Amino acid sequence: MARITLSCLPASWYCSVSLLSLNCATKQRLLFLVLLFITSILLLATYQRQLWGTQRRPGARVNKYFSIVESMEATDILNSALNYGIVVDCGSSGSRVFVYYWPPHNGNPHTLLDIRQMRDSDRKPVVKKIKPGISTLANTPTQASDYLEPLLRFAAAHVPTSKHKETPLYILCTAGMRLLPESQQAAILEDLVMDVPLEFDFLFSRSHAEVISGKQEGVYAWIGINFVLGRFDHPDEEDATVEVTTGSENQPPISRRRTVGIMDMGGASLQIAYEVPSAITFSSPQEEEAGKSVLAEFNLGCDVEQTQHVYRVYVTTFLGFGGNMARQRYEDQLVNSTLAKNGFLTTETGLIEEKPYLDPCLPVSMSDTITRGNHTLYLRGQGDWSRCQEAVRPFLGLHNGTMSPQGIYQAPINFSNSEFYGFSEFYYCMEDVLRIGGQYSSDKYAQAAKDYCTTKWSTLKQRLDNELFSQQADISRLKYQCFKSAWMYEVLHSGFRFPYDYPSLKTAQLVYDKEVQWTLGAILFKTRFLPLRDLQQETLRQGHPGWLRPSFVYNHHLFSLCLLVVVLAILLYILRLRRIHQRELRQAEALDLLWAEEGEALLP
Ligand SMILES: Nc1nc2c(ncn2[C@@H]2O[C@H](COP(=O)(O)OP(=O)(O)OP(=O)(O)O)[C@@H](O)[C@H]2O)c(=O)[nH]1
Repeated sequence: MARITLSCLPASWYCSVSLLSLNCATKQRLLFLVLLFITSILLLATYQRQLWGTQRRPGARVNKYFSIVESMEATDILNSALNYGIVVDCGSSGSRVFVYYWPPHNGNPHTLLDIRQMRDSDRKPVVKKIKPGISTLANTPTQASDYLEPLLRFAAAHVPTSKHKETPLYILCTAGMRLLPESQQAAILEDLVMDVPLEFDFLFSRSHAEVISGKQEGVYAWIGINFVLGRFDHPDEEDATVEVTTGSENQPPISRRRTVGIMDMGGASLQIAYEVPSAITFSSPQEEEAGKSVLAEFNLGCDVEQTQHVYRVYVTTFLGFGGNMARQRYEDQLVNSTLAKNGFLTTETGLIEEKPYLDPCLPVSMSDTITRGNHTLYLRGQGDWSRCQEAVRPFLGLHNGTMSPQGIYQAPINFSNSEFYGFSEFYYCMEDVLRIGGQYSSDKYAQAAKDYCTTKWSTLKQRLDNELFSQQADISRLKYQCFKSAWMYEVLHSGFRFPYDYPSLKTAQLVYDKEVQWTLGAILFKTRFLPLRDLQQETLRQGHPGWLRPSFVYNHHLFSLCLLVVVLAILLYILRLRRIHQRELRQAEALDLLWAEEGEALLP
């Protein structure tokens, strides 16, 4: 006899139904309910995976690549569901505008907004740069909004006009402005706050124009690259992971994707940022105090209650350590020491053209002059890589072997389980003329830099004219390449103490064909609460009877309730069938008894 046995969780709910004893319609209904139950379970499992982000499913990587390919397409400006955001990076050497966009949030509080760089109809990233830096307006602050106008016009022409009012605009200034006195910074920002809204309709208020700290810049750069690399997603089997303790020390560690550290060398400042997976034990209260100022703990999740996206990042900035400023400091020192030496020895080295100072950091045979006040120093390139390294090392301000001008605490780096990306000058130094941008190898880099330094200036200029260098390389790059490559090398190995055989440093400008800038991290950070706002609005809409929308499945409480109702209905139905079955059995027994009695009565 065929039997379907349904084990319904607790033993007390155990029931067995004989199929053969049920009529056909009942059997069909029972089968339908069983199928419904199985489908519900499967559906729940599928949604749970999709909604709550367990990305161990085999398609996760494929989806990521689809998303990358999609983000390289022209932005669909006809899609009214897209949101836009604009960030202007006012750096020391120039200002750049970046336009970002993102589709509506998927409703899962554990995922971040999918912010992407806008691409025009030719699929080119919507970016525009102008030179010089905004800090050159220190004495004419009322021209600040005119200065930025070409960038804002450019952004306004790309963002659909109907979206301008809801598009946030952030004007964020870095090291160039940080070096100005506060009153000059304030005057420039004031001009922007007053005049930009007169010309443009973007969402822009006083808090949207600021001089960000080096710490913020480092954190934003760190967020930007890790977001693009998908390091905030859940790990696949093949991903490198780290054990992380977040929140209070009593919380058990969680295993998360290993994030990458960043080093970003601009014109004026240098930033380094990397995750510190476990709480640091400080050796003294002084060290603890110093440590706190360079550790940033922040929650990238939209809900402060969720600790899944809490990150503890060591971030520090070195003002004056950018490539251009380092060269300036070096030249200042050359002038001062030459003047002092000449005064003392009454020699004329460097002070007359015929007797130039031999600079190991300029390419061989290159002539240059430095003017400070009414003094001019004459230089001639020596192109000596090793001597140049020695010459730049004192500018690292090493303090007990650490690059720390004010004794800045450096959190330890786990060189055997880490990965770093170098941006801006780290990339330009390797790529613009050396053409070895990407994977860093200290031997290969040192050799290429040495060869460059020892190449005659006339040959280098010839190569530039023959377009043998990258498109971005100009005469200034050629002039300072030898210095900057030695500076970068020293920063890396003597300053941050990266082992010479460190295998996991890449330098990059584009990652997955996206220009990874700290600006992306800035907009991600500044819009991190938008998903929560959207979710709250969604919940409010759901409270309204007419607003039952497809996204209701994102409400997992509602979904669980539905499932519970289905399961209860099935169980009640089975109990009822059982009761009917028992009643039928009893009736059959009664009938048998009756027949037996009748049979007996009929027997002669
Ligand atoms: N090859 C190349 N060089 C660039 C590019 N943008 C800027 N530079 C040069 O690189 C150096 C550093 O510039 P950035 O990285 O833009 O630094 P910044 O934002 O001006 O400087 P901070 O204010 O210190 O952050 C300068 O000498 C620039 O002229 C670029 O897209 N390609």
